[in-house]
Amino acid sequence: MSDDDRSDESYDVVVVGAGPAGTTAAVRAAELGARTAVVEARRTGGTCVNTGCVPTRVLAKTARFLREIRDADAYGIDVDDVTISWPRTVAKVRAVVDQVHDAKGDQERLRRSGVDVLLEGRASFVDPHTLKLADSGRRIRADHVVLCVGGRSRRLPVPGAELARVPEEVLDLPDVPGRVAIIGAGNTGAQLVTVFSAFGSRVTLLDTAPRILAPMDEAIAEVVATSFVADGVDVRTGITTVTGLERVAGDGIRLTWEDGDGQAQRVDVDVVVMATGWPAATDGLGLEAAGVETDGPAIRVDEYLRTTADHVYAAGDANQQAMLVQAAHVEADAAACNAVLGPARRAPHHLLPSGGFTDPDYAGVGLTEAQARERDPEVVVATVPYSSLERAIIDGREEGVLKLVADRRREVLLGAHAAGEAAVEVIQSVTTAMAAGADVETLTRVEFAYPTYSAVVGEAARALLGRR
Ligand SMILES: Cc1cc2nc3c(=O)[nH]c(=O)nc-3n(C[C@H](O)[C@H](O)[C@H](O)COP(=O)(O)OP(=O)(O)OC[C@H]3O[C@@H](n4cnc5c(N)ncnc54)[C@H](O)[C@@H]3O)c2cc1C
Ligand SMILES: NC(=O)c1ccc[n+]([C@@H]2O[C@H](COP(=O)([O-])OP(=O)(O)OC[C@H]3O[C@@H](n4cnc5c(N)ncnc54)[C@H](O)[C@@H]3O)[C@@H](O)[C@H]2O)c1
Repeated sequence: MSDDDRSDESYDVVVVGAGPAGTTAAVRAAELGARTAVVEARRTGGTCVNTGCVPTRVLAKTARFLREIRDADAYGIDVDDVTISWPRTVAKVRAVVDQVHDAKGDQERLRRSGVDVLLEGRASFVDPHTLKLADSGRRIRADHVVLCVGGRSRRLPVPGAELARVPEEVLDLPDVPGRVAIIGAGNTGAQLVTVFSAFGSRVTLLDTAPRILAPMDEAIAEVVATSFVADGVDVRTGITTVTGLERVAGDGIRLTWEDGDGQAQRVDVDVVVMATGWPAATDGLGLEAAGVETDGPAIRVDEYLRTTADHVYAAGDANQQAMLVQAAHVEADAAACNAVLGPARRAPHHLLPSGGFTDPDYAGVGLTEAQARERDPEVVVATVPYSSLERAIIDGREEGVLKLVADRRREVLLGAHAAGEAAVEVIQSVTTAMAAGADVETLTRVEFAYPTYSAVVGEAARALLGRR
């Protein structure tokens, strides 16, 4: 055996990636008695803490701050000259990211659980059971591997694409752009629209999908889209294709596309952000050496999160099934159990709430109305406007709705969807009820503190039973 072929360490389970999925998988594998290592190319916390949820949430809070300050006059508060100092905003975002990273203490938690944390660069398969770590050059052997490598931003393959930024590069902008185009109206793009719009940029939003936030319930996406338009955002959905980007006079970028009728369109902006998808981060992972196959952007897995190689599992964004932190946790836990004990556990996704911090917020859990009607056209739906909710009136936040979807007997909650102030928290309370198996009748009897946004849940439950 040559030096190059030697494995330094041997583990029962090696987890690749220490984001939400990898950390959960490694801790669970170690708890089950497996000799476990986790390999991380950058720092623990993954996309969520370092470039995704946490910085996005701080930007969303900054946007809300601006909104509240701009509304202050109505409450008798004089505020002159509201301006944003971008470098200080960026510094605050970075400081909070570090604070959350430190508060989570993932490295210590992993080590306390008996996991070897190997911060030695990117891992890649050399053969089905051996991984090489790029920075140290070390090779480690694994009986089982759990791939928790997450995803990466997708740049559209169009001329001039290199002129665009991807979402994780937004904090590197020198200033708030006067004009910005955002391509992609998914969770990431929609949240960036709210941020730039609040910060004073003129925003154009493009998507090939017929509406923004396509996976969300239609009524909810409609509320957010209406609010974007009211804020002056130029929303262009249902476009055929983006045709290219090119430099124009000064530092401008000309973005061209074909609209739904095939007509050429263009806009000149200072910054273009491509938020056009999030394929699994498989580049350079050497999947071929392990016999792990992909399906387009996803690492292919079966119901036990097992890849096409029996000893390799994939959880979190890497398998592209749900791409949420809460999904990453559930899947990683199951994948680690399956790696150590044999494939027996599945990772159900049916009660995964999700949402985003646009203005207003949006969120949902369970089936959308369209999905529920596909299964049974007789499902019952109640939609309650925030304008009937006293807390929303008190706060001047009447924009929004909560929609509950129940089975035709008006007993079982199938889904809940909200757009409006605190929508994510409102949907969380419905999720808790659904997880506890509460039926619609029970929800009508729950007392809600006055005045709360959550009270809209009781209203909607009563509306489902025709008792408003
Ligand atoms: C802008 C944005 C905002 C978001 N906001 C939310 C939100 O509010 N709520 C929510 O639920 N979800 C949100 N998400 C999604 C969420 O971040 C992901 O679903 C979650 O981080 C997935 O966790 P993961 O562990 O699968 O992957 P990741 O968090 O991406 O972690 C993967 C880790 O693997 C490492 N890695 C990759 N390849 C290798 C390799 N070869 N060797 C070693 N290490 C490797 C990476 O460095 C990374 O640390 C957001 C995403 C984005 C982009
Ligand atoms: N708050 C949250 O929970 C949150 C926030 C951000 C991201 N995420 C997750 O991260 C993942 C990635 O999110 P994302 O928004 O970056 O990607 P996405 O895949 O959810 O959305 C990409 C959008 O780009 C559009 N698009 C694709 N190609 C296009 C083209 N050629 N021209 C115009 N539009 C095009 C798509 O129609 C889609 O609407 C998602 O799974 C998302 O759920 C979650």
